[in-house]
Amino acid sequence: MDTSAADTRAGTIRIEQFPAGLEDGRPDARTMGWFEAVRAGFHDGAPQPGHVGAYVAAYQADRRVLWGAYDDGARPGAWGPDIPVATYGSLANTMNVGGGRLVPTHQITAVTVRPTHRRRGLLRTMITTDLEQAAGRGFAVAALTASEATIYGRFGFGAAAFTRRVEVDVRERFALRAAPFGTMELVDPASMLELAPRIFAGFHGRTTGSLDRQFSYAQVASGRWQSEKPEPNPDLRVAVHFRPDGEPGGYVAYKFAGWHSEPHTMKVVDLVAASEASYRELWRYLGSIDLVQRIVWSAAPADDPLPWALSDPRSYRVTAEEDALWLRILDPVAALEARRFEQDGSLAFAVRDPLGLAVGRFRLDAAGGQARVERLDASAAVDLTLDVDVLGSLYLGGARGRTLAGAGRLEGDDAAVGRLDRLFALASAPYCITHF
Ligand SMILES: CC(=O)SCCNC(=O)CCNC(=O)[C@H](O)C(C)(C)COP(=O)(O)OP(=O)(O)OC[C@H]1O[C@@H](n2cnc3c(N)ncnc32)[C@H](O)[C@@H]1OP(=O)(O)O
Repeated sequence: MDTSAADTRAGTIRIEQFPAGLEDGRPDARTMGWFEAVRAGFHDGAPQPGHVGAYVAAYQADRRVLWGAYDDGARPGAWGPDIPVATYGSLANTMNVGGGRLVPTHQITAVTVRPTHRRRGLLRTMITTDLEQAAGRGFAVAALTASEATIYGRFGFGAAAFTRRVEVDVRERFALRAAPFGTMELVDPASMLELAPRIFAGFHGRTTGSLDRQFSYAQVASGRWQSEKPEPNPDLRVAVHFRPDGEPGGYVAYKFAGWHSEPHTMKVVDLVAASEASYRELWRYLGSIDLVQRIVWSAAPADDPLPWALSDPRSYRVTAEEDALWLRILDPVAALEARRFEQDGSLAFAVRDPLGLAVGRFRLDAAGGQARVERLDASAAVDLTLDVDVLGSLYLGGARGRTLAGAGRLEGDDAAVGRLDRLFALASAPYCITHF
């Protein structure tokens, strides 16, 4: 167990890192306290021990590290000594960084600070310690999904992949232009325990920006768990697309919003396709469900082919765009050499980093899909200068250099920005359907 201390105005705060644990088959006090604090941080009710027991098994499978910050100087009567005043968590999974290349990625989650202890540097202490440790362990990239867009830029994270909330009108005018492919089956949700990870592996391998999924996803797709709690979800239906060769190519888990919904609405809980053809067939299926007038989904791709597949593209409506994935480059050399480059070319650039982890000048030479990145000395001439959060946004091609230069976030002449955009472009926009 690692411990470190941070002095705050409220006294000495003790920070501990630990795995989720059980004692005599029940969540241990420290784990229970951690869940209490996280749920309070996100305005949820108190956790039930049975639920936490299920999450402990999941967190152990995910190999999550939990952090708790404890205020030993709290006044008598302050909320339980086992309940941290700040929480934090981390895990690691692979991320597809283009061309099916999977890179181990450090993920950050469950960040909360009690209102009585906010804005005293607790998040800063935990995240700077964690990022330094992750870099020390050889991670080139860190990732998170953010509750607010104003928090993590200062720590070097940039919005890197985006999703859409969409509504599709599936009344009589719903039709797809492409010919049908394979078959759909409504399946027993329990079969998803085996099928969901298998289908997701196909999606993960073909989708830039995809992060491998944690334990809970197959539980939710199988109806064993609800999204919000580890209790059965009897209202869940699951349909699977089978390719002509009999292989499962995609699934959609969905739930009726109820007869009071107006128009009658089906909500997509999870939709995963291992190919574009399976993606179309999942939608053909959703559009064919009788008595339903609208499908809503909160995780459609930013460059969704669906409106182009529909006979009436206007039956597709984007209701929100979301920054689904934030990336933090910890090691520019390793991160850039890991990703695929579809264009050949060269670029010299300087990276500023408020935490000092990725700071420096670099030269990137890409040829045949592979980059070689060399660290330059501090006086070397460069084409571009950027902050490390901007590098995170550019990393998978989710934001364009031209746009960021227009926003005043990137310094360099037009020719260099054009070169950057040609070099960093990937075949499709990054897309992440893993929340953590
Ligand atoms: C990956 C995830 O888990 S995302 C979920 C994040 N958590 C939440 O949204 C839950 C509710 N919010 C909270 O619990 C807290 O407000 C937190 C965790 C966001 C911030 O924790 P704090 O300990 O107050 O942050 P800390 O004091 O370390 O602040 C560091 C810096 O970030 C700034 N900051 C912190 N939170 C915010 C915010 N929500 N918006 C804008 N700036 C912020 C601070 O002003 C400070 O800036 P400075 O260094 O320039 O002075």
